[in-house]
Amino acid sequence: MTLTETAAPASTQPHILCTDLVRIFSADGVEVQALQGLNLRVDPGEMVAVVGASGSGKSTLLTILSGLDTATAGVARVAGHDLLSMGGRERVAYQRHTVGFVWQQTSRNLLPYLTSAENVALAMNVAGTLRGAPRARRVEELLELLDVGEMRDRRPGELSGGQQQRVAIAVALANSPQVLLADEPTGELDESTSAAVLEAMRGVNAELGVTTLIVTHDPTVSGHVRRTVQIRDGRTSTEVLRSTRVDEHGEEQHIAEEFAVLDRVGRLQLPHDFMQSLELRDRVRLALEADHVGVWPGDEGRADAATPPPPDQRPPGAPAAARAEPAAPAPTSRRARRAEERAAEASAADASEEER
Ligand SMILES: Nc1ncnc2c1ncn2[C@@H]1O[C@H](COP(=O)(O)OP(=O)(O)OP(=O)(O)O)[C@@H](O)[C@H]1O
Repeated sequence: MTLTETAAPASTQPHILCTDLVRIFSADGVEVQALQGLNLRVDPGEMVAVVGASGSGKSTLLTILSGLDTATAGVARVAGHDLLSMGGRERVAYQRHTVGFVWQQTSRNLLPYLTSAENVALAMNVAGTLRGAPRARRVEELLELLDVGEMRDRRPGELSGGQQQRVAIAVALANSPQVLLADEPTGELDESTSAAVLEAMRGVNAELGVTTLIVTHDPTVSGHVRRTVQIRDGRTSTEVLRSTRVDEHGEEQHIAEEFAVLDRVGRLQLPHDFMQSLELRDRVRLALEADHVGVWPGDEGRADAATPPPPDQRPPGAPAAARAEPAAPAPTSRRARRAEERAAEASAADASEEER
């Protein structure tokens, strides 16, 4: 492979940063909060999937990050561009040079009357990047990288769905963007073709170092990225990080760890199944321990309501998303336990006073 342009510059700044991002739509006097204080950070060169149910705010997020829509409040920065304050001229330059997009619908990605090669060249023509032989060379290199070199002279109607999306990725990369954004890139493909397209995106991410964000409702995308962020009701809720470690027998172990996203002011969303399993609702009891925070059902009216166990009965060092099993009833917090201890000391002192 002879592609030499690396997309991600050396930088410690995140390539995508959303802080408390809000998008409110108003339709017929009714307000819809599509994003409700979303937080997301993606570092240069990372490949991240944002996964969520229909209506969770995925497309709204991607439309803002692509510069096609503006957030109502919060912070959205991509590769040094402030998307909330960006003017018209900066916005056009941003869309041509900083980000590349792949949409679900082929009709949004490719012009039907142009060949694959012409579609890629058109993106460079519009942005005014490269000319003549260097442009033709880059078109060939990108189509080869996406494994559709042999389809260079075919129009979209003469390609399979998977081939069309590969050409669409080549178009998105034509102007060497720092960030690649994809909205349901496999939404119209069958399972095996989806897997092949996601692997092609992973190859591009590894080869060119382009920061890649995919939003999708398809949970199988997790198998193709190291980091999957769950979006729920317009907020990022949990993250799964995948890594590979070699165990003591020299065998590769694939590890997936789940984390809850904690925002600046300490808000987090508990996973749905955790809430259902312990019937957590309305309010919960919290206890601060040396190395973790415990969460217990807060329903005082229920006969079976559990309260935090004393520290010596709790599982040691529970991981971030592990479920702590409630044990024997005990005071709700360290502060409450100290108050009880003080009361016990006071009553012992009273008793010895009486004895005297
Ligand atoms: N232009 C709009 N006007 C009014 N409400 C909107 C608009 N766009 C999105 N919404 C609402 O915002 C919420 C989030 O929509 P969004 O399209 O971002 O969700 P999504 O996760 O991408 O869903 P899907 O997977 O079905 O595409 C939904 O309740 C939707 O109805």
